[in-house]
Amino acid sequence: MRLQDVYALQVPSLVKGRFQRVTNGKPIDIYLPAVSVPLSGDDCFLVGKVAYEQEDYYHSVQWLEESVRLFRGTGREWSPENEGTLEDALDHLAFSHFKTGNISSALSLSQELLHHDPMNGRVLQNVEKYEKLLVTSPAKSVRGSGLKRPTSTYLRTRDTYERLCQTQGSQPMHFENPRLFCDYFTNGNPGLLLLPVRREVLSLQPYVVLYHNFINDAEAEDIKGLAHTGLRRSVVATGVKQETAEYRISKSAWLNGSAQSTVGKLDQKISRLTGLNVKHPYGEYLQVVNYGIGGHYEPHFDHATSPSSPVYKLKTGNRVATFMIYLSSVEAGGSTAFIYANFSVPVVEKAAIFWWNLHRNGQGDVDTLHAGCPVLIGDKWVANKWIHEYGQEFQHRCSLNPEE
Ligand SMILES: O=C(O)CCC(=O)C(=O)O
Ligand SMILES: [Fe+2]
Repeated sequence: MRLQDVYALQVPSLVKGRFQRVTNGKPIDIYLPAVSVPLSGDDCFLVGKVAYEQEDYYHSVQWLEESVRLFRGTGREWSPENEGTLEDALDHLAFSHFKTGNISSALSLSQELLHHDPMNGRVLQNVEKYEKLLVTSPAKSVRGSGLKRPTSTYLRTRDTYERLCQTQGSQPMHFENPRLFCDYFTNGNPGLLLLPVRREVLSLQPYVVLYHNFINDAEAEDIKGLAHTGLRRSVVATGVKQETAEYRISKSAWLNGSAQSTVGKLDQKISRLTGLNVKHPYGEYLQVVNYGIGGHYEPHFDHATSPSSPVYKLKTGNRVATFMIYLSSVEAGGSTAFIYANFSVPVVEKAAIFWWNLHRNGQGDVDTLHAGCPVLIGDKWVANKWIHEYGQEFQHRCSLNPEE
């Protein structure tokens, strides 16, 4: 349902195993799978029932409509793998219609259900109730403006977030901002002289850059392998505590490697490239994150926005910068979206993205609000290195100017 909403996917298309969005009245494929796997009436029933149980009738109506249509079409043969039946689907769909104000559909579906189960007292009562309602307030019997999306997951930035996710990478072009550029970058470090890094400046305010081919295949595999047994459901900071949250769905593990290990070598590479001190506790341990289908991280800041945040536990100040490595590719979805800065970065396997979270005066830069879009198809892996304020006194100049 999250994927349906964020990518504006059409349920009837999903049921056919296709990923389509309606643009100018025409369905367009946003991703072409190698094989299209259609969904069964029972598959749709299961999704619809989850929505129904959450009293989310916007989604339950759409999924149960497909379920009823498919169950009707299968000649009512029952398969032992099925959880639901045509009767179940009719029952749940009728009630969902009733709850969304579509009484006439609730009535006709209940009548269809009675046809299969004529002695069902509850449905008989409902039919009576719906008939009465239709007589007493016929105007309310059909839903006026169609189904409305629930606002329970309301985000102030939802529309921008979804637009940036849907484009799966939308960056300003050089002609839109001639100050953006690509180059071979050494950061003046002799260690990078013979093999400079391909740098792509994505944004100047906030400063966001992509370093291509930061990691090689063997290193990426090593990091994923090391993280594997330590992966647990990711948490977020809520006040002083760390808790799981619907707005961050992924698994993560912290890696603390010796200087000789791949983790240690990556630390050195990050240090050479950024010129920053990333040794613990000036840099946090490497956080490896894995997102499955539907996994996401809704708009957030990486830096602490309250003095009680667990970010300060290291006693090395706030998170001045983020260095995030894309350890895998992803088939569809999963871009990193910068909401206020209005651009998104597609997952570029082996590349790393870097940005400053704080202004030079130490205050959080609100323009860094960012998100990990839901993974539509694939398995997304990233690794985060968060760099703190302390330990950088001689590498990153402070300033009282709030503009810097
Ligand atoms: O997965 C992404 O693209 C972003 C992840 C992120 O922002 C985070 O882990 O803090
Ligand atoms: Fe983040």
